[in-house]
Amino acid sequence: MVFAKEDVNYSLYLVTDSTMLPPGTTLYSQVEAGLKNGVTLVQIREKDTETGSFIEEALDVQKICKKYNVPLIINDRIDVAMAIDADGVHVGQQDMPIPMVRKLLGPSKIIGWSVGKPSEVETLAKWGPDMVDYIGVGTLFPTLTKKNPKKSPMGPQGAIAVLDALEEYKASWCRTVGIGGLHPDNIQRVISQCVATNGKRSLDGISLVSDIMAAPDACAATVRLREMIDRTKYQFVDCELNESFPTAVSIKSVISQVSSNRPLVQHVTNKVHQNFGANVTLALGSSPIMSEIQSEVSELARIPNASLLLNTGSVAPIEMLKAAINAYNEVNRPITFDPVGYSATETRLCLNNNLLTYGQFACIKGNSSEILFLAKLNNDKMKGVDAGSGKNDDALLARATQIVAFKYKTIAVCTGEHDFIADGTFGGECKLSSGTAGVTAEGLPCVMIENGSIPIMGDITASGCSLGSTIASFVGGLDPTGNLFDAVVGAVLLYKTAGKLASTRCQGSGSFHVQLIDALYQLFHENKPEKWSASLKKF
Ligand SMILES: Cc1nc(C(=O)O)sc1CCOP(=O)(O)O
Ligand SMILES: C=C1C=NC(C(F)(F)F)=NC1=N
Ligand SMILES: [Mg+2]
Repeated sequence: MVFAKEDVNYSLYLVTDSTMLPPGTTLYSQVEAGLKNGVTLVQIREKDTETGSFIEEALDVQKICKKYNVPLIINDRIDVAMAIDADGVHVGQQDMPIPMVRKLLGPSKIIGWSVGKPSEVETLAKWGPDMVDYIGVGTLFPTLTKKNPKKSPMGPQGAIAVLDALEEYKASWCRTVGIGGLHPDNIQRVISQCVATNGKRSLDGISLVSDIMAAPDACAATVRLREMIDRTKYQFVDCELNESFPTAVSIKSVISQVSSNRPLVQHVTNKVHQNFGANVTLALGSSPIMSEIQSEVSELARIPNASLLLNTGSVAPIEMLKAAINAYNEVNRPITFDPVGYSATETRLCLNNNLLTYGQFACIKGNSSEILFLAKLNNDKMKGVDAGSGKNDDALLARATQIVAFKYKTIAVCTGEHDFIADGTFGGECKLSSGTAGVTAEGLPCVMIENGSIPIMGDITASGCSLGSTIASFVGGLDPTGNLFDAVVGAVLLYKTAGKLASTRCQGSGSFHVQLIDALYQLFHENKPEKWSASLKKF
């Protein structure tokens, strides 16, 4: 049977491995369990099997695939593929060159290629539409399945670069599957974040090995994967993500929710910020906990209205930070990420990039230098951890904020003379193949907050970090019917208004600290956003 190439369903692509089978299972039982529960494409991948037994195995798997009308791809071994008339092959960069593979297999067979970087896309585009039919984009996340890994994990941002190259070189025929360390805890984030910058395409499928092949119950594993892939809503926080434009009324409602829900705000942050952050959190009717103990983070995340503030000025070990991200993502509780000094040193750049690929954030907040760098609009190294000295115009900052929001499908906040807040969550909508249907960063809801400058804000410690505490309190205090964008915008408006008020009341930076807490306390408990000095404007 020959499969029309445009009909191939790449959505759940099982790559086999007979070295990880749990007791009581066989290669065939695992493959059948997968096919019965929604696997749409199968690849036999045997690295150290003699040709004779490989052929036998391939013929048996082929029989099962035919039963479910699913194409069978052979990894690396063109000879075996031809011998059994498989539906196609998958080859890596070090295997037989694609044009030779095509010459041997003919035009109707499916040819897949492992791609790890944009330059390889340029090559396949040059070969044209009759060569590579799909690419395996990876290695997305760390995996033990691929021995002697040559590629370091690229994360969703690396996959975006490959998708962008497909659009740049107009390889519209070429389909894509993500691969490498894919499991239920990251599949939806991958589908949501791996979108070309022009919004016109996302991955066509999820490809994996161990989640099914090593599963004691491969049926259940496949059902769970199938259900997640078919969900078109990525609900990573238990509150509303629909598009809204914040108003004094909606912000008033956010504050009432925070006040009655009294969120637990776990701070993983730097030492300088801890004390002040705790006091800011208390002023906002929330309860702070400054814990960096890995073994308790799962329990904390399960406390009602728990909210995590991850400020990477913290010296906590990366394993603890990752455990915290995992714990809060697992229970859909919001994480506010503050990549302090994002690119000031190689250490921070590496740490922040690692964490950014590792979890889904409700909000990413930074100063203009951090946001410009995250948006890749400003490549010079940051000076210290203060905002860059250059005067950046509002349009550039608004665009950078939208780009960060789009890349990470989060609410991005850029603080400075004016603050910018963009909503890149798309209401949680995410789909294979069609990306964001052409909606790009500049199409995202974005607001600018004006409030006049507050120079003294820069003369105290932890003023930026404590905006993080405010955001984490607000997003943590929402009811399930509360709106994430309203909460973040409300937090920034409140913080800016309090800063302005405190700057008129203080005698210097010492009393400014105290006045800021008083102002936050008063404005929060008064809850009259319509009277706040900070103004909001659609950008
Ligand atoms: C077969 C393969 N190719 C990869 C690549 O990056 O090209 S990663 C990989 C193994 C993926 O296994 P698991 O789903 O168990 O992580
Ligand atoms: C190394 C590989 C990379 N990607 C893929 C696939 F997912 F099929 F594209 N298969 C492989 N064997
Ligand atoms: Mg190979």
